[in-house]
Amino acid sequence: MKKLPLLLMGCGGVGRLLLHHIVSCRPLHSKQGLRLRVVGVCDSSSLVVTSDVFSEELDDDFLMEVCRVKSNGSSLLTLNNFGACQVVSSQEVIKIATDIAALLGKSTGLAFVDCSASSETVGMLNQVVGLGCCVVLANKKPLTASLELYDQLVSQPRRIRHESTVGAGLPVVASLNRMVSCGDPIYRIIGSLSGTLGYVMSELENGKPFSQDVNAAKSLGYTEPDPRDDLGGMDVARKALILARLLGHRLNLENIKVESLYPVEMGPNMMPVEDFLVNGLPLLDKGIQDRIMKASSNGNVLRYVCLIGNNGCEVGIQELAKDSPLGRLRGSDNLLEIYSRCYSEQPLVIQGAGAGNDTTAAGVLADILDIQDLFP
Ligand SMILES: NC(=O)C1=CN([C@@H]2O[C@H](COP(=O)(O)OP(=O)(O)OC[C@H]3O[C@@H](n4cnc5c(N)ncnc54)[C@H](OP(=O)(O)O)[C@@H]3O)[C@@H](O)[C@H]2O)C=CC1
Ligand SMILES: N[C@@H](CC=O)C(=O)O
Repeated sequence: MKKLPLLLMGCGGVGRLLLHHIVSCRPLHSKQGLRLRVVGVCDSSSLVVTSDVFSEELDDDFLMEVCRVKSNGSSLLTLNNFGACQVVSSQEVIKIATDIAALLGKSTGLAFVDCSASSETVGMLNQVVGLGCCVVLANKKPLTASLELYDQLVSQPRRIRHESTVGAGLPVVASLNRMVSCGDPIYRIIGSLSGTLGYVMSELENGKPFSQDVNAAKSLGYTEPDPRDDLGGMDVARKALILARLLGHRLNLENIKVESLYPVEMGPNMMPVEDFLVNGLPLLDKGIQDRIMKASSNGNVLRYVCLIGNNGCEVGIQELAKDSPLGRLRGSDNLLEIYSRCYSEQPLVIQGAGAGNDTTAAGVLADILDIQDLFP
C-alpha cells in the first residue's frame, strides 16, 4: 500500500470537507493501493500532530472530532486530551511544521495542503518546497504575493498543484497548463470567475436585495471568510493574476484594474466584518438595485467580468446581453472562454460550479492524488 503523508493547514469549510472526503474515500483509495495519511492539521492558532510522524497518522475518528470541534467554532487547542497526539500553540506551529517537513520531505515525502485564506502561509510553504515537500493549494494568496515569492513557490512545478484556486473543482489550471506546455499561445481569457458575485447577480435579477444575497452566498460557503474580498473584486483579481502568471505574464496584483462594489469607507481597515455585514451592506442595496434595473431596461444583465489579455488584466462589472454566454450564467457557476491559436474562432469553454466547499475540497483531493507518483 502506497502511503501519502499530508499536513492540512486550515480547517474551515473547505478543510473540513477535505477531511470528510479523505475518510469517505478510504475504500476507493484502498482498492487503488493508496492511503492518505493525515499527520497533522492546523488552524490559525494551533497544530495537532500525530506523535510519530514517520509511521503514524491521526486516525479517522480523531479527524471527525477535529471537524466537529472546528464546526463548533472552537480552537484545535481543545483537542489536547483526545488521543495520542501532540497539540502545539501558535508560536511553535511554524517551527514544528517545518521540522516535520525536514524529517519527511526527502524520505517518505509530505504534502502541505493549504486550505487557509491566510497570506501568512507563504513563507512556510516556500521553506517546505525547499525541503522536498509537495504543496497543494486552495488558498490563492501564496500564488499572488510578490513575483519573487511566486517564483520561489513554483520553482519545482511538478511538486505544486492549485487547481481549486480558480474555478473551485473545474479543470481550469490543468487545461491552461496543457495548452501552455504544448506551445498553444493563449492570447485572451474572458470569464466570470466569482461564484459569489455570479450568485449575487442572478439573485438580484430575481428581485432579492443585495444584502440578503451576500449573506445567503456566505451561508452557502461561496464567499471568502471576509466577503469584502469577493465584493471588492480582490478575489477575482487574485484568480486573474494566477491565470495571467500561468500564461507567463510578469504581473502583480497592483497591475490589475479592479472595480469594487463597496466604498472605501466600508473597507476592512474602517469597519469589522460583522459590522459591514449587518450595517454596511444594507446601505448598498439601493445603488446596486438601480444599476440592475437600468441594465434590465436595456434588455441586459450585469456580470462581474474578468479579462486577461496580452496587454494586461482587468476585473469589473459589465452590462451584457441577457442571452450572451455570460449573461445566461446562473447561481455560482463560473464560465471561462479561452482563445488561443488552436481555439481562435471558437473559444475553449469551461463552465460549471465555481464555488462551494464540496466541489473545492474535491478539487484539492484530486490534486493530492495527482502527485502520488512523487511519493516513494
Ligand atoms: N469556499 C469556496 O468555494 C472556495 C474556497 N477557496 C479557498 O479555500 C480557502 C479556504 O476557504 P474556507 O474554508 O471557506 O475558509 P474558512 O474561513 O472557512 O477557513 C479558513 C481556515 O484557515 C485557518 N487559518 C487561518 N489562518 C491560518 C494560518 N496562518 N495557518 C493555518 N490555518 C489558518 C482558519 O483557522 P481558524 O478556524 O482558527 O479561524 C480556518 O480554519 C480560501 O483560501 C478560499 O479562497 C477556493 C476556491 C473555492
Ligand atoms: N469566494 C470565491 C470562492 C472560490 O474561490 C468565489 O466566490 O468564487
